Amino acid sequence: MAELHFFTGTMDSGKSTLALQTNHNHASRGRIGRIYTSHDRAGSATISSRLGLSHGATEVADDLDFWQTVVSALTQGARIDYLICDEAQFYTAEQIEQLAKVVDELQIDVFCFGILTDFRTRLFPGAARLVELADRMQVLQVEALCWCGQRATHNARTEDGVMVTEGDQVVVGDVDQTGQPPAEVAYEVLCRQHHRRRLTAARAQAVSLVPEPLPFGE
Ligand SMILES: Nc1ncnc2c1ncn2[C@@H]1O[C@H](COP(=O)(O)OP(=O)(O)O)[C@@H](O)[C@H]1O
Ligand SMILES: Cc1cn([C@H]2C[C@H](O)[C@@H](COP(=O)(O)O)O2)c(=O)[nH]c1=O
Repeated sequence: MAELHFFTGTMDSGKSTLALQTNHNHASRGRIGRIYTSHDRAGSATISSRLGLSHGATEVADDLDFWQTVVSALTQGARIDYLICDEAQFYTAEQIEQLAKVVDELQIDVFCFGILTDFRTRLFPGAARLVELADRMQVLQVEALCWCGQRATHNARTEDGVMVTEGDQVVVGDVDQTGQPPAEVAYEVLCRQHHRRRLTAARAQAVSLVPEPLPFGE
């Protein structure tokens, strides 16, 4: 039986790497796949992993109809055994429904990869529909960590180094690279407590550098 898989984790938890590994493992056994992504950091129509791998992909615009695309390819004689769908949080709810139909009606495996929640801790539309429809949902085993050492569960957005909680849901960006000056818009993974307190690594360090008041008058 074909299945709709959803692999999720925070930013920087290895999802795109796993997407490329999944494609490699299936392709190396002679299976034929199609690869999709949306708004990858490296640019349009590419899946890129921070480990250095990348692969061409079809860019998913809001008007792409997965059901029509796959049926039309099969009708023209193409073989499709599986789909790899990266950055699936950005897909529309309708597109996730089309993917579920591809699994059920055409017996094609669909592997989706994406983050669950945005910088305001709200579900993305594509991720929400995947939670509702996927046959299997797996949280990546390699845990991204908050600066405090706890498992990171949330994605924070920073603007000029300061955490923000208002703005557009979709702004392509990367996690801050160590030693680099803060990007205009960047992301940082945090545990829930530090996301709730808006305590990023930079702010925690700044707070810890504030000198203790001297014990005058004791
Ligand atoms: N220099 C490095 N050495 C080893 N692993 C790295 C290095 N840089 C990144 N990684 C690994 O790559 C992961 C990010 O992979 P990626 O597929 O780009 O994540 P995602 O798609 O979830 O944002 C990091 O969590 C880390 O495990
Ligand atoms: C939290 C959050 C993220 N994004 C963007 C930033 C990146 O371009 C992608 C996630 O990529 P990754 O492969 O998982 O690192 O999503 C966004 O647009 N809005 C957000 O709230």
